[in-house]
Amino acid sequence: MTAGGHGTDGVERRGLMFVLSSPSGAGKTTLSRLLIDRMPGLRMSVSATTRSKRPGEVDGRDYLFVDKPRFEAMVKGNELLEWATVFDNSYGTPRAPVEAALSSGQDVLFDIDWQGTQQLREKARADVVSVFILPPSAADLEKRLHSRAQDSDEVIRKRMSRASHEMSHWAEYDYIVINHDVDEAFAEVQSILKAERLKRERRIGLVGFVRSLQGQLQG
Ligand SMILES: Nc1nc2c(ncn2[C@@H]2O[C@H](COP(=O)(O)OP(=O)(O)O)[C@@H](O)[C@H]2O)c(=O)[nH]1
Ligand SMILES: Nc1ncnc2c1ncn2[C@@H]1O[C@H](COP(=O)(O)OP(=O)(O)O)[C@@H](O)[C@H]1O
Repeated sequence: MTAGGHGTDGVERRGLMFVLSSPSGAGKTTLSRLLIDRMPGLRMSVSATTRSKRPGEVDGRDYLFVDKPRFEAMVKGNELLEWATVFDNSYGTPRAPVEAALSSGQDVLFDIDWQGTQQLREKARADVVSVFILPPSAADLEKRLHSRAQDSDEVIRKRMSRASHEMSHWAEYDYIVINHDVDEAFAEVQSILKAERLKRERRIGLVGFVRSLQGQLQG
């Protein structure tokens, strides 16, 4: 699925699919925004969803807000790379923007749940890097859901009661980050991305690069 792009050091490499998952409120939206702002070469995958827009959310930036018939048409038309039902709403990743970004040499960041992560892994195991974000405690998680001040008490209760089930999938992820402090958690997630970009298997231009270095040494 992925085509070559150029790494920051000019050596061609395959793009990667960088996935952040967590129970609701643990901080993946916050960390995703920081990554997009501070890491060149990384594009956010904007999901389609049938859930209603929260105050401050922008259609096309945070989500593509669609109605149920449109979502079903996207599923039928094979327009989604993966999709799942979370909290009674449907969420899915539009395929075309992801393929376009990867083939233009960009990495793609996904804020998706464990069901979507499993589907991506089945499709492109070698290109998926997954990170699970944990809150430091249940009390912190609840405080964060309230501090976001965007969901009703009823919705927050639902999200808290789902948190344990979502967390049970932590061991399927490549990396686990505990989000005590945003700056520290960001630094950890950034280090993971930087290291994964240097993985030998992704760097398809290395054979040519090393051959050229050897040529220079012999010449
Ligand atoms: N599988 C899948 N999950 C998604 C997608 N977009 C968002 N999600 C997940 O759906 C869940 C609910 O997201 P949201 O309603 O924005 O709530 P939040 O996590 O509290 O910000 C989160 O676990 C997201 O990671 C998607 O395209 N596919
Ligand atoms: N390390 C942290 N310490 C305190 N508050 C945080 C931290 N990380 C995120 N938050 C806050 O917690 C709330 C939920 O974070 P958010 O990124 O929306 O979570 P998610 O996308 O996982 O649901 C937001 O109000 C955010 O500003």
